Amino acid sequence: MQRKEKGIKDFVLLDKIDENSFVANLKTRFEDNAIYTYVGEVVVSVNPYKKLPIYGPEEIARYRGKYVFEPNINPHVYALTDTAYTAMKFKGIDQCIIISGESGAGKTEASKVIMQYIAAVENTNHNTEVDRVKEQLLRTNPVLEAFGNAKTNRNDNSSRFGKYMDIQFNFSGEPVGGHVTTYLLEKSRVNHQEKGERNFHIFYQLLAGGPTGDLQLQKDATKYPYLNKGGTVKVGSVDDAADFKEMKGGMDFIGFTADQQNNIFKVLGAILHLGLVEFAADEKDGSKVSTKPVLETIAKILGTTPAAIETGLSHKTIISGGNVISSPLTPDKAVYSRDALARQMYQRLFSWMIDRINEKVHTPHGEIKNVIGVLDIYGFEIFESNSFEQFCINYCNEKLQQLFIELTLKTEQEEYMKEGIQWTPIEFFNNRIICDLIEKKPGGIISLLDEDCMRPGDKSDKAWLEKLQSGIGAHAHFVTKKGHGDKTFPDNSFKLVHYAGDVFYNVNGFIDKNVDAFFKDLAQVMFESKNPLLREMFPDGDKATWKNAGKMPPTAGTAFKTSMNEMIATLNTKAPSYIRCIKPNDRKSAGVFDEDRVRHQVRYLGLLENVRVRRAGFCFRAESSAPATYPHWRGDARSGVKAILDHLKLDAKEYQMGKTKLFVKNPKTVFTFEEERENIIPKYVTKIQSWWRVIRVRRRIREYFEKLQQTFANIKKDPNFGKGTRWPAIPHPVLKNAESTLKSVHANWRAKRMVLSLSPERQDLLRKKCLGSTFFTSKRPWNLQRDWTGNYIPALGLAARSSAIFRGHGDKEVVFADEVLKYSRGARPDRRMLIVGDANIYKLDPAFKVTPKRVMSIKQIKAISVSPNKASVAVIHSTQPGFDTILDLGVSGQDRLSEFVVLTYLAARKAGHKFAVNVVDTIQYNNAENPQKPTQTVVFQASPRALKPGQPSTLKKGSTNTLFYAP
Ligand SMILES: Nc1ncnc2c1ncn2[C@@H]1O[C@H](COP(=O)(O)OP(=O)(O)OP(=O)(O)O)[C@@H](O)[C@H]1O
Repeated sequence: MQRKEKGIKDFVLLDKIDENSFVANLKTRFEDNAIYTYVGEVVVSVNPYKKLPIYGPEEIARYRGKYVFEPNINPHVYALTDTAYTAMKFKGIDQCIIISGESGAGKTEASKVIMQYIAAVENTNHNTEVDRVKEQLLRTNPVLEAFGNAKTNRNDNSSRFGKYMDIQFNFSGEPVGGHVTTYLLEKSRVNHQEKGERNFHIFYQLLAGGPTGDLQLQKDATKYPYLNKGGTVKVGSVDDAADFKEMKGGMDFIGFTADQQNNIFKVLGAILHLGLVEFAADEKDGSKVSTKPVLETIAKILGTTPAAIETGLSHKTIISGGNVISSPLTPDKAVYSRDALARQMYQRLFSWMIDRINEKVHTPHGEIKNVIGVLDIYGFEIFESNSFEQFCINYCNEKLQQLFIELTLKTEQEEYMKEGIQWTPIEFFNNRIICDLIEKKPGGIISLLDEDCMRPGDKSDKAWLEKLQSGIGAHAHFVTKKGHGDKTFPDNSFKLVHYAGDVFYNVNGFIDKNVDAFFKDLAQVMFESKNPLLREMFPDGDKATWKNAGKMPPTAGTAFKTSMNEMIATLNTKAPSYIRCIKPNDRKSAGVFDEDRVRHQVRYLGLLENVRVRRAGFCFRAESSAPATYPHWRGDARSGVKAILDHLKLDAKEYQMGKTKLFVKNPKTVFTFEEERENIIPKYVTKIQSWWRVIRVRRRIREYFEKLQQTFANIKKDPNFGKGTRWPAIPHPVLKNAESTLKSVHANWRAKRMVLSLSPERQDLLRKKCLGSTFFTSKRPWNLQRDWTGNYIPALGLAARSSAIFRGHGDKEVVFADEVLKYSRGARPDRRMLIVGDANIYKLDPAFKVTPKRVMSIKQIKAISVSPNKASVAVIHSTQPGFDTILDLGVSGQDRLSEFVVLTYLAARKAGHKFAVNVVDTIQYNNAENPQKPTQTVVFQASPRALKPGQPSTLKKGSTNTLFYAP
């Protein structure tokens, strides 16, 4: 059971829909550590700036397969992910989860929570590949963050690139791959950081924990101009060395080889050294490097020559009409070219790494059934000084807001119109107008920028600003000083009135950043280096490609615009879910809820409008919850709805019937409605779950039997009749009994087949041995393997002699005959020939006198007792008092005792008589031929003296007789 959170879990249920109530509910919940709240299916998340105990396997289990609105379950990103996952798995619809909010609001953290949930998806088929992919997906994070995130003034771990990740699933709903698309890396950070900010994490990690010796780097980050522009090289709680280790572990797991990693570190090291390169004017109009040792270090690390780099940095080479034109650069311009090289190296390294990650986490296409995309892209940001990057980032956020409007506010309201519901449209600000202002072609800001960049002759940011003023100065969302700006309006700037707030953009650098010029000679130096990674990163440095260099590549602005439109198109093909992140304060502090800051975000995110529109559509989800209709209703839909309304005794003013849907006005009504449904649903959920379980088990049972059938399909042809065949594992414990029954059925069948495959004689023998088994197995040692001959005295001419005896007593055949020892009353062993006929037992003396020594009718055998050890002695108990006989059947050294007992038993049975066969330690007998004499007792002992194999037992008389046998 989860704890009960304070406040209202879904804003749709708020009594009063206004900003104050909305913010108050957020605050109540925030102070109760309840950071997630719904607006219908949208999750609003407030950054707690502290670790909360609401994540991890136990929490994940709570949300697995649950209905989002089930009672007693608190709102969570897990719930949203589960809903998306379930829809993906069972309806086969691609999903996307769009996470938005300003910088530091918690988007990246939310995306990690989603990944956690997905990585916990059950691997039902125990596919090791699935486990590997899950781990890879998780392990890409520290790598991406190290290279793509940095400390900004808004967020200590700010994503400086946009990330869209498709998680790919197979038919069983298991993650089998992933694909990352990145958008505009803020590469200017490689050379420059604002005060209080840092370069990308990876540089500081490399110095703290990487192979600095090999790269001739010092551990102190303040020594590197590229790392120290913001005056901050350390972030409070961050342990760069530990982060390096985690990042490297990620690289290892994803599959970056040691060589690849070394080359990556070399590129990073070279960038840091590049920052130390300085220039002086040379004798002509050009420049030369004044820090030669640094140049040598770079050349060494990158596998090139100092001269090549120097020439590359101090010259500008362009291709015009197929001609290569090279001209020297002044020291100022050379610095620019140095920084451009550093940026290019970093950006291309980043892209190269993303490509490798995609290669490694890729699944062959055929196995992918659906995807869940997660979009975690830089949030709306306003800095003191905002440049081209902020312009792009904020434009991206406008596009996402537009998508949100399209998918939620607009579409839903259009639905009411379509349904013919009387509806007062809810006002919301549609930011389409701002998107147009930026991206329209011709005439939009990007288009005007491109025009200036392309035009021949000198270009200046200021001239472009003028152009903007004259072109779009009248636009309601565009302001310049010259336009309606006042005195405080900063110079060289324009202001955009974004949906999320006003932002002043300083035009300095827009043209350069948009053209993103990179001179061919530098690309060539990189391409021709000995480092294979650089060769891959700079294919445009291959001179062979210069001749037919086609048209100019698109500008950075246009390329970004294109990538944004592609991104929106991708998202549009999927069913979206939203996480709207809110930043509670600007101090990155836990427990501080700055109401004004929050109110501002609630406003620009359009959350209130979202609630209003949702509320009207709320009952979409409550289609059928009256006892009469839930879960079965056999009438038509409209009268079913009527039945529900009657059950609720709803006032006619409270609702409207649409063409296909019901619209309820007051959320209070809906709430009771909802509450009732909440009570009904768990019951049916349980029921459905148990049905489902039964169906699933049945399906698995069927599969098991199919497998079984396949396994034993050719069993009859198997010489062993399936003896060594492996049985398929049972899929569920309910099959345990069935399995053991089946196994014994199989064993019986097999035994029968084995028997039937034998000759009639062998079958007969087997049957006899089976009987022996019931007498002796696990009671005394006996030799099952022996052949049973029955008559062991054939050479004695018995046939002739015995026929006379037989005829005299009515026997027709010899059942068993062997030489034995018979113990006399005085315990003397006498040799005798024992003959068991089908009616009588005879004891002849060894000379085979015709007269039998003794005759006993088989029907007189009361029992035969044998010992539980190796003694080969049997006591035949007679029904005639005093006539018990002690025989040792071990003369031959073979175990003929068992044979004797079984054959005699069968002969008796044939004659219609039954006797007992006892296996006991102590045998009572009477052989005194005088019924008055007391019964005697014999016990068995292993002989203390060595007896030769086959040497018979000896009987020692005493108060209790003792029989010594060869152990
Ligand atoms: N759910 C959470 N639990 C605990 N801390 C959080 C949570 N969400 C965010 N934070 C904290 O806030 C910081 C900023 O969050 P995050 O990096 O996710 O912001 P963001 O919206 O992705 O920002 P940006 O747009 O700058 O990348 C995190 O580093 C973390 O310290």
